[in-house]
Amino acid sequence: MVLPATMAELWTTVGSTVASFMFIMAIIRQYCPYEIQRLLEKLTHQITSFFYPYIGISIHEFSGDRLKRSDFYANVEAYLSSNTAKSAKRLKAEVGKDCSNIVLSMDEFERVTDEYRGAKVWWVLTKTAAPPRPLSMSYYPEQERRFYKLSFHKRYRETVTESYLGHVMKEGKEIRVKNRQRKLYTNSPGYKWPSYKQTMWSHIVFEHPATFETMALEGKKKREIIEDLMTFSKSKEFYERIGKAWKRGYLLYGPPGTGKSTMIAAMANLLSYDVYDLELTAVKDNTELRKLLIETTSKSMIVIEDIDCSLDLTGQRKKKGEKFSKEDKKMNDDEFSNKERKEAKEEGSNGNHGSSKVTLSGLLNFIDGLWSACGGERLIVFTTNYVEKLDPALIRRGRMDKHIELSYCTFEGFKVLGKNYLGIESHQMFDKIENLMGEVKITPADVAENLMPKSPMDDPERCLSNLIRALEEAKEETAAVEGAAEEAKRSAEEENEIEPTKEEAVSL
Ligand SMILES: Nc1ncnc2c1ncn2[C@@H]1O[C@H](COP(=O)(O)OP(=O)(O)OP(=O)(O)O)[C@@H](O)[C@H]1O
Repeated sequence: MVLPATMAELWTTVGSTVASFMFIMAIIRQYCPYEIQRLLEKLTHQITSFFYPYIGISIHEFSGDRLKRSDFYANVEAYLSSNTAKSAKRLKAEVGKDCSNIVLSMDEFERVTDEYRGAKVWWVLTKTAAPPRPLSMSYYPEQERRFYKLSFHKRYRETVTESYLGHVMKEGKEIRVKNRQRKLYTNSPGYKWPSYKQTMWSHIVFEHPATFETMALEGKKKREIIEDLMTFSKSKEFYERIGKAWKRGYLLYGPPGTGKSTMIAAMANLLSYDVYDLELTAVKDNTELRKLLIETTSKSMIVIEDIDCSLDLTGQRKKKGEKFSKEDKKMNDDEFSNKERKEAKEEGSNGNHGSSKVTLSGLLNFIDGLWSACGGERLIVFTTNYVEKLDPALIRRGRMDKHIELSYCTFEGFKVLGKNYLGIESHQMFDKIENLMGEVKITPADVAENLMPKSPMDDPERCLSNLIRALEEAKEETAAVEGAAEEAKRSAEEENEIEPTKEEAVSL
């Protein structure tokens, strides 16, 4: 009878000691200034490390400038979610990639164990309060600093530092690539930081179904683009060796409805990239552009659609004959940055947003330099309906490495659409369609629209007839336009014949 009473007392004492300790820690966290918290942490650390044979390694979510989430942290997170979350008792549940599955990971302050080549290690997800910010930065929300702490006995130091961490990094990365839910980011002008008007990325899940297989494009062209993209994505070492940033620029041009946006989706799907749809007119200045581009993830595609309409991109060019040197560009950009920073503050105070001041020099700087230095593989894609309007400096090889023309639908392209939309690869009406397509121009978007069944009654035959009718109408229209042009030309010539030229009049 005595023993249980003693045990009960013992447990009560242990329980109340732990509770008191936790209470004191909570009070310290809640009320003590940040500096005192850090001092106490340091003191505790020094005392314990004297007797303690264990080593700790911290992996922080954000480093230094806090601009970019650490890749290592994300890899550890993925590794632990997949490998050790099974043994955790407190878990965090989140919706997974396709919104149908649930991903479990360890919750904050939860501890899990892992074993690697005989070494036993512990992982804990911890957080601390962020240091107080200077008054001038008080408009940014305060954030906690999250980090994983890895602990192990000092006899496993070599195994952990030389092998285990590399193993976690590699496995975590593979899991992330596999589980990646790709996103479509836009710098929507609607979302702003409070009090400091800066556009930030907002995102939705990227689920566009387009692939190169479903694109109406000649096979040779398709294969060439796919090969180019795949070579680029496998060329990390090559770019490192030649000392160039791992990036490639694509210019897609052609009339509306020829598949420029569709190709962007197919490219992103092929490479498993995130897509950043950059709306240049919503970017206030070059400083903001720089910030947006730095925030992009490492496997990403930055898309600027209809570049010719976005801004007066030729506005900052020097006169013909004058070279646009790097120093010029930098100076130009820096001058702008300082001036614009001042203006942004003024606008912030009077509530006036003003218009975009992104310059060609700013954009070129990021493509060529600063943004490229962020590491990771990046594609930048420009689209335009009017390639001739673009400043040659913007699209020269090296900046826009590959120029792809998307044009009117060919018979080969039609056959791809026929297979996609109607599930057929041949039909007696194909010959007529081939002949008509040789005579008139029709965009893949128009072909697709005609092939799309609009009611359950629309069988392949009816859809093909719709397309033939559209082609015949287009042919008639073309003939009418050509006829009118011919007529206008003839009457102009006749007028010229009747009216003598100035010289003729003089000689007469
Ligand atoms: N080459 C193509 N292959 C398959 N489908 C296509 C192709 N081109 C156009 N389409 C179809 O037409 C629709 C419009 O095409 P898309 O938006 O890609 O054209 P675009 O060239 O980007 O046009 P715009 O210049 O007006 O933005 C797409 O949703 C797609 O269904």
